[in-house]
Amino acid sequence: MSAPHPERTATDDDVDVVVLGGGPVGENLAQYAVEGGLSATIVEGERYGGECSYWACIPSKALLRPAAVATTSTRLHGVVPTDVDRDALLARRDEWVSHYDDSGQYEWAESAGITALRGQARLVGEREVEVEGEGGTRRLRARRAVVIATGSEAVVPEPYRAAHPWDSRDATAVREVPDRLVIVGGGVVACEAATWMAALGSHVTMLVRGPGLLERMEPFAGEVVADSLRAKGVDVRLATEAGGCERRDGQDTGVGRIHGGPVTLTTGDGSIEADELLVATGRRPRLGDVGLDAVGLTAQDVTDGRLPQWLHALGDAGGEAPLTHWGKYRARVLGSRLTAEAEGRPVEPVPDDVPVPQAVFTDPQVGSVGATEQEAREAGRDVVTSEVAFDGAAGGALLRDDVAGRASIVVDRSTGCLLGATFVGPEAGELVHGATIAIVGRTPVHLLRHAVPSFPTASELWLRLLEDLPTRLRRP
Ligand SMILES: Cc1cc2nc3c(=O)[nH]c(=O)nc-3n(C[C@H](O)[C@H](O)[C@H](O)COP(=O)(O)OP(=O)(O)OC[C@H]3O[C@@H](n4cnc5c(N)ncnc54)[C@H](O)[C@@H]3O)c2cc1C
Ligand SMILES: NC(=O)c1ccc[n+]([C@@H]2O[C@H](COP(=O)([O-])OP(=O)(O)OC[C@H]3O[C@@H](n4cnc5c(N)ncnc54)[C@H](O)[C@@H]3O)[C@@H](O)[C@H]2O)c1
Repeated sequence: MSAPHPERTATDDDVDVVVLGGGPVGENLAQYAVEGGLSATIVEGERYGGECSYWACIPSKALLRPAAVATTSTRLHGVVPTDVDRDALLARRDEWVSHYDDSGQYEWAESAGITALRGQARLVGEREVEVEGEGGTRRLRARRAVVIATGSEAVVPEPYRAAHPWDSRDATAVREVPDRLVIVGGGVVACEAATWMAALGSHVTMLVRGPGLLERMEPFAGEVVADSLRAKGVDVRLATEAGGCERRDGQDTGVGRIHGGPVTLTTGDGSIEADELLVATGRRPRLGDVGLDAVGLTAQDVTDGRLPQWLHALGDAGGEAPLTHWGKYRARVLGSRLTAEAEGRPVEPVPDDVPVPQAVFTDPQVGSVGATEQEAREAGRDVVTSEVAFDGAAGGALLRDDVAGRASIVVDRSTGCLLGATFVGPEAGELVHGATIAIVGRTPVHLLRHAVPSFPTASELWLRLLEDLPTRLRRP
């Protein structure tokens, strides 16, 4: 028998899988492990459900949906135009975040057979995790795997830090609506937050350093969203950076509250004063306090995937696409692998090049999957593209009287298979899954022509897209 570890005490726990972080990804991984017959413990330092449930996906979409319905009501003959009710909208958000009470999610984890602990977790050695919780310090030992699923944190660049600006937590948890709001950034958080803050009554100015919004998507996506934000009164300033940022009495007054006196930002065109500043300039994996150094690793090792066989990093912490559904997919794959290994079964193969889908809940929505035309060309693919107006199908045009938007597909010329697709228009997020299935199934476009969309749905855009391709590709 081997000698006991000198630092281990009577409170030690041995478990198959230890998960750091009880966000959607950590919860999913633990659920798959337990369903596969393994024991799993999650350690969560704040709230079960993670950023997604309380400060990101759920509150943002709870705020955006009524705003989208209200806008649609003003652009659809036959209904009485309506507007959002600010207090009712914030109350809806509060309901969707369960008033920031995670007991439902905690109870779900326990009912799923997961051991749910509360506390800060950090690696202290190979397979060893220390938990600082209410009951003191506890040490867990993982027989099979330790999984880091600690999420990500907002990056606030230096010039803005001293001003105590809002980050995405403040924007999703908004309690005091600033009359004048400046948003720095032109990515997904900036575009979605501009949409709901304008709906709540803020006068929004966006300072976007690049030439367009949503820079990782097809350029027409950012163009349509910029036009629509401008039509809502948002001042979208492209190719504009703030050189200076001053604020009187900037302080932490609480999440979602206005953090002090007016903020003044200096740009090449002069200065702008606002009542609040939202910095939405990206996120980085939250790895600072997980004890990587205790096992001789750095954050860069995590990003590069240089981890020992017993250690995994998933979700936003792993550095892949920071999207809930993507992290959960990776969790399902890893959960299946861990259980197969435990049972001595072959590990199920995972297809190469699984494409990442994304829905952006602006007005109109953007749905995309796989490669943009530029990404495909940069990867050396010979591609052919097809692009049509969203109202090119009666089902798309019927959704709203002022339908703006487009749809495009990127097709590999040699195989005839889809590499990517983008839809911008009302409810466009719902159109993406067909493209995802076509890419994963490697279905050539000549076969897609036999997938018949119903009339009159927006899915008939597929007919227009396929008809617009060269005839040669449309034949078997
Ligand atoms: C405003 C906003 C809107 C978004 N909207 C969408 C959307 O509509 N769709 C979408 O797919 N994605 C969206 N995202 C991205 C999405 O929120 C993340 O991809 C998702 O939350 C990642 O899940 P996760 O489990 O990896 O991390 P998280 O949800 O961040 O959970 C990580 C958990 O780990 C805990 N933790 C951290 N360190 C420790 C530690 N040392 N010990 C114990 N616990 C720890 C944290 O408290 C947290 O609960 C949005 C992001 C933002 C900012
Ligand atoms: N609906 C959704 O799926 C959804 C919604 C919100 C967030 N998210 C996820 O959250 C992640 C983070 O979103 P985000 O919008 O914060 O990041 P992002 O990377 O999408 O966009 C960051 C923006 O800030 C700009 N920027 C970066 N550094 C800057 C600087 N120093 N000064 C000025 N501008 C600067 C970039 O040019 C870009 O416009 C996204 O990648 C996305 O995956 C998803």
